[in-house]
Amino acid sequence: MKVTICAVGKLRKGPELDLINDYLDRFGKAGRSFGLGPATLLEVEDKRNLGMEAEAALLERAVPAGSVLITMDERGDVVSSPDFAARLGGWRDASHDVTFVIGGADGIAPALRAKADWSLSFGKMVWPHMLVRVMLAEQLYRAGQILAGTPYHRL
Ligand SMILES: C[S@@+](CC[C@H](N)C(=O)[O-])C[C@H]1O[C@@H](n2cnc3c(N)ncnc32)[C@H](O)[C@@H]1O
Repeated sequence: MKVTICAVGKLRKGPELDLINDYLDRFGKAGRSFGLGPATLLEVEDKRNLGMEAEAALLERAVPAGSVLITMDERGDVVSSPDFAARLGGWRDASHDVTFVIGGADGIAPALRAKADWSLSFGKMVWPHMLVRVMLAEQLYRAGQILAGTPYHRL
């Protein structure tokens, strides 16, 4: 089950990128034996700063065909980590690939939000999009550990 994170903007070298790479790498390695992963980060850049609609077009183009589309959005569903793991496990069992879309400073254009199969919120507060990448990467790793039955999550 391929997991893709499509995000607006290029993250420079630094602690956030290190964390994302570390969690996605661990998610892929740990999940390999039970059908989870690999996870890839795809960054899109609206070089001419044309705004949310132009970003949405780039994001949509980057989403792998046939993948379940999940928008990261503060207006989406708030779920527990075990519930998130169960959803991920369900998609894996149904042989679906999944793509998480993270918007830029203005968010995800409504037209793209309307196309999502699911919308996931990390709470009503708005987080910087670069931090949302880190948090999502950690939750993916955590979900993999929950599905594997390891003590990482301390249920
Ligand atoms: C700075 S936020 C943009 C917020 C903007 N007000 C909006 O309408 O979406 C950039 C991106 O980070 C993600 N994000 C920020 N806070 C979030 C939250 N609480 N839950 C899920 N995703 C969030 C979303 O993908 C959002 O498009």
